[in-house]
Amino acid sequence: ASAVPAQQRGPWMTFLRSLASSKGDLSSITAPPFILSGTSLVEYSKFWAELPDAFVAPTMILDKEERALAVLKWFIATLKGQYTSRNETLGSEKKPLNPFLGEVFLGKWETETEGTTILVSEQVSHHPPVTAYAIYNDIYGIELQGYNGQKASFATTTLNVRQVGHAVLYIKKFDEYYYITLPTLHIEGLFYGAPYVELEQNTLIQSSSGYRATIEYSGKGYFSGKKNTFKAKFYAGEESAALYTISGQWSGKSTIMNEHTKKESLFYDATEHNVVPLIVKPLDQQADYESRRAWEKVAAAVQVMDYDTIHVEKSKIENQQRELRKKEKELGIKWQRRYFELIEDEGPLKDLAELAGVEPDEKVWRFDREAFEHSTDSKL
Ligand SMILES: CCC(=O)OC[C@H](C)CC[C@H]1O[C@H]2C[C@H]3[C@@H]4CC=C5C[C@@H](O)CC[C@]5(C)[C@H]4CC[C@]3(C)[C@H]2[C@@H]1C
Repeated sequence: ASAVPAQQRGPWMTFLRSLASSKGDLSSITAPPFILSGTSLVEYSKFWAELPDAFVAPTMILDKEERALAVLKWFIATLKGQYTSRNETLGSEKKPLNPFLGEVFLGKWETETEGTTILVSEQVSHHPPVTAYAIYNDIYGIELQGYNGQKASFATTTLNVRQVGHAVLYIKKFDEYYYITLPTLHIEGLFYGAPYVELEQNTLIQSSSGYRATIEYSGKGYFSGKKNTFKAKFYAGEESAALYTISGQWSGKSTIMNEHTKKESLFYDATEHNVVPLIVKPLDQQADYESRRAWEKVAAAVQVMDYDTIHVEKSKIENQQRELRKKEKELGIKWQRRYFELIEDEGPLKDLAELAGVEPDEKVWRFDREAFEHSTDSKL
């Protein structure tokens, strides 16, 4: 437990023991203060589109095979931000704040070439925690919608996290959908107090155009002994022979092999790609249910490691939420989600999931764009 501050070695060991007996709901575990982040989990939806150029690239490719490859490249490009950005900025993986029901995170990316890309993220469920999000760029006609929750289990000193939910990318110009499953991850380095994410098992990307990709993840000691390793196979329709094989590190370089010509070339280099910062309104212009405003005092206390204030301010928010739930129960009213609704999935999603050989979700969280655009929140 070398990375654990001396005076927190005791609490850290207690924490690891509590992890071992946890029931899988990460949010119910109180972690020692030094591992806390001042960022709420509802913000993590931004990692899907911090590279607006990669996000819109597929819309400009007319050949559907090339376009499907560009979607695979965008997906691979998101992984570094999704799963290693806290290590880069905070020194290790941290425990995000547990979003309250109805917590909203809004932002936009403004870039020269891509124009405006909007992010709407909402905590649509608290028990179990589920975040729904929509990211869209109307100039290029592309929209990502998805939702995710986590199921955790603890084995020796590794925390295993299975993600529940999926993402769907829609490209308007071609009326084309991509169904994307979410990677399974585990947290290593916990014992040393320097946790980091490693991906495992696989992701499936199924396009309505028939193309599909399977990405298999592995960490140190598997394919190449390097961390963050993956091997992707890209297929046309029912074909069993891959057209391309892409392999390497999702946090570094990867190459693509054309299985026909056996020619290999660079596919993507994550170290070459700088993320575009998300523009978020100043706190005084945010509604009180917006994430950074709601958690402002906690985030400030985390910044200066003021553990007492973290506890006091977090408890205020948690008690306020408990009161709300109690009142709703007494009045027999259900919490109204702002920008997402849980609907029976009848659309293309079901067919895509079946095409992908994945059990479609009974109900899916769908972005209510009307509601968002008619709200003052859309003045980003
Ligand atoms: C409660 C256990 C605890 O506090 O242990 C402390 C350690 C920091 C390890 C547990 C936390 O590790 C964090 C990593 C988080 C995931 C990172 C990236 C993503 C991708 C994003 O698209 C969706 C959310 C997801 C899966 C995060 C979910 C929450 C994770 C596992 C945090 C753990 C509580």
